[in-house]
Amino acid sequence: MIRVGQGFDVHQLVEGRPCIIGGVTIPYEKGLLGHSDADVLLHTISDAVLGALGLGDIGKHFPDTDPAYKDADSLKLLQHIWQLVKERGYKLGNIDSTIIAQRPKMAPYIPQMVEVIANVLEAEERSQVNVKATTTEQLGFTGRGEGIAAQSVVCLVKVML
Ligand SMILES: Nc1ccn([C@@H]2O[C@H](COP(=O)(O)O)[C@@H](O)[C@H]2O)c(=O)n1
Ligand SMILES: C[C@@]1(CO)OP(=O)(O)OP(=O)(O)OC[C@H]1O
Repeated sequence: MIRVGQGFDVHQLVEGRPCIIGGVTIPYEKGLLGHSDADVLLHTISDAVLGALGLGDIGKHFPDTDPAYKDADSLKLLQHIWQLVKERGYKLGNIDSTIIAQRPKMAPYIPQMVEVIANVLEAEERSQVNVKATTTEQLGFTGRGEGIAAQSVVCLVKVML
């Protein structure tokens, strides 16, 4: 049995914040604003996984009104969500994500992101985790560099015992 889920998220780019995407800190003049570390890519993966399980979304599990999650490490939030997957007897089929950003250039950091995500989601092969990036050709809020968006689709597979 398989379950699929998708996630979409946006965070504003501001000065004075680190730019953490896919668990990787990217050197850039601005960073993402949020209650947590605002890791837009990991948030979409979290939402996709929760969606696949029919468990709502990241804000339901880690409310942005709870001081416990102020500047929270999104990798830890995803680790917690992955436990829910394992408890329900699922493993990763594959995940495909897209980061939508005019800048910074993501390509040099994507292999590191894949490594981080593959470790948390306990991927058996690197090809189960795919991360892409695209600009919006300078159009819209991403094109103007006001924010970064991301989206992810995940497939979970029931473990056969
Ligand atoms: N922030 C980004 C955006 C894009 N890339 C890479 O550049 C390629 C071309 O982007 P287009 O928007 O013109 O399609 C894209 O395929 C990515 O490989 C990137 O590294 N960082
Ligand atoms: C991750 C959480 C944690 O409080 O905060 P934010 O960084 O604001 O991120 P968002 O994508 O709005 O999801 C909501 C929250 O769960």
